[in-house]
Amino acid sequence: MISDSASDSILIVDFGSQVTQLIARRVREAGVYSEIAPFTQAEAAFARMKPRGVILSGSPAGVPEEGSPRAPQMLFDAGVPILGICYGQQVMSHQLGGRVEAGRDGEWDGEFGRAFITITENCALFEGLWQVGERHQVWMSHGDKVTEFAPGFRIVAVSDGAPFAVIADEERRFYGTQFHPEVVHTPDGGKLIANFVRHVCGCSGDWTMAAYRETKVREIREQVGSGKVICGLSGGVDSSVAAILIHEAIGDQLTCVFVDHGLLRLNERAQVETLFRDHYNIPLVVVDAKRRFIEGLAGETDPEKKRKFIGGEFITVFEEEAARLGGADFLAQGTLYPDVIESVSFTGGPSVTIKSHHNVGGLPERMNMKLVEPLRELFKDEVRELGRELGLDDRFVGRHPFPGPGLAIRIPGEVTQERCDILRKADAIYLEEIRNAGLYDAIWQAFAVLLPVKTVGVMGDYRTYDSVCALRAVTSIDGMTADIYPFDAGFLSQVATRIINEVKGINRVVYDYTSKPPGTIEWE
Ligand SMILES: Nc1ncnc2c1ncn2[C@@H]1O[C@H](COP(=O)(O)OP(=O)(O)OP(=O)(O)O)[C@@H](O)[C@H]1O
Ligand SMILES: O=c1[nH]c(=O)c2[nH+]cn([C@@H]3O[C@H](COP(=O)(O)O)[C@@H](O)[C@H]3O)c2[nH]1
Ligand SMILES: NC(=O)CC[C@H](N)C(=O)O
Ligand SMILES: [Mg+2]
Repeated sequence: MISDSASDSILIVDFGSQVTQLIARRVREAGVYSEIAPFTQAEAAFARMKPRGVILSGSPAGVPEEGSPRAPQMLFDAGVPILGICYGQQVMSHQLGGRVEAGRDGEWDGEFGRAFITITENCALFEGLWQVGERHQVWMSHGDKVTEFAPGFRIVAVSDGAPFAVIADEERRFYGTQFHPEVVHTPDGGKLIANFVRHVCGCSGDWTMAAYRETKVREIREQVGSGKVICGLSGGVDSSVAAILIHEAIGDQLTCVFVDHGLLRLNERAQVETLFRDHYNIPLVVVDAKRRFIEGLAGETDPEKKRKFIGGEFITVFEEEAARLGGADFLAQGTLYPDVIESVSFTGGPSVTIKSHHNVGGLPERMNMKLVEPLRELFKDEVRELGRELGLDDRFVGRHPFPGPGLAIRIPGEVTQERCDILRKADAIYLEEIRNAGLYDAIWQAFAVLLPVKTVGVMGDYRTYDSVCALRAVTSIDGMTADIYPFDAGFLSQVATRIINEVKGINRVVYDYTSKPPGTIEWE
């Protein structure tokens, strides 16, 4: 039973999944406070927090691999409910006496992406949500699977690739899902997690975005004191929300700096300048750094090296501007959680680096200024909600994200002035067509990519030998998982025709049909 001294909170044990923070946010959405602890520190965190329940995350590791992470055994004896997700389910099964096997070539290679489960029995996790016999869409990402469950458990849902899609031990209130309920491509996943934290664990909870705003304003004041702050402003949603939040906290101790690195989209600099200057009373400095970025990228083809160079160069520019303004103690950025998790391991935890986002993993170690990153735990749509809470104009809040390294990571291979100019034109045509078709708001992010591949074509009876352009459009809620946008063929062929006719240097257009995972949204 729940002890009286338990706090209204949930402990999330991180085994290094890319989506552990999504678990935290689903718990937040259920109005409940949670903390994430790497598995190595979970025992201490449990003792400190006295949570009402525990969630075990996924992991890039495999239970059958030697030296792979384990949950502190005491968690299974603590008397609180446990939900194991993917690796969490596998490790719990293994530690409690079940069996987990790695994928075997040919026999079964795992399930990645959309899958369907069938509910075979009732359990507390499904209450008011799923009934026996129903089929539900879920998101899977596993190569290993449980092949024998531990004593006390029974199977309550199955899928084609994972006969143990959901297992339950109602007596101990232990549950395991092979799929990821925390990602949006499991449509009922949020409700399932809410069921676990509210119904199974008994948490009530009262977390809101207005409370978050107040807490952050107070924290920014405490951190900055009377210091000076410069904020990297891109005109994107994240840095605009960060700037306004910081301005609310410290007023004219803040100056914003917009860097034109020559990797921006068509007319972007002018748009950002006008939109921001017309709307806000915050000083804005625009830096023309086109030459140094293009020159510095010359000859580089490795995606991580390109990203690291851009991250470093951004900081150099910020430091120079800070000096010009008479010094600054803090650099503010609109860094979000997805930037953090793909770049580094959470709190020194066990996740792997997928790519170095320029504002996190790309940062040089020698930086003079301290970082102010009030959005570091949030996801994109939470930032949009906070933006609305702060009264931000819809034209900022609804913009598609644009990555800091800009066109450089949409030109696989070497970035040159000429290739940037070609891509800018193709991208502008694609987005113009999307807007004209009224599809902009239905798509999470859309852009063109210029491939380092030339193909043969025929135009006006002449042979052409030019570059391939790939079009990408995805739907997503938070950028952590994404699905392709299903344009109709007529739309795509219209865009292809326009690009090939209007952009010199491109003679072939293809559409990218890859979801995330297994792909990422950007190509580098
Ligand atoms: N051109 C730029 N000039 C100054 N700072 C930038 C620039 N591009 C990116 N940054 C900084 O890097 C951070 C991360 O970039 P990111 O693209 O993730 O966020 P954003 O541009 O604010 O929002 P969005 O994701 O909607 O594009 C920004 O919040 C901003 O602080
Ligand atoms: O500011 C940024 N700096 C970066 O280095 C960076 N890399 C990717 N992105 C954006 O993050 C989201 C997820 O992208 P990926 O699936 O490619 O990792 C998508 O919205 C990407 O556009 C970046 N944003
Ligand atoms: N997403 C996960 O937790 C994956 C767990 C494990 N690495 C597997 O492939 O099955
Ligand atoms: Mg951006």
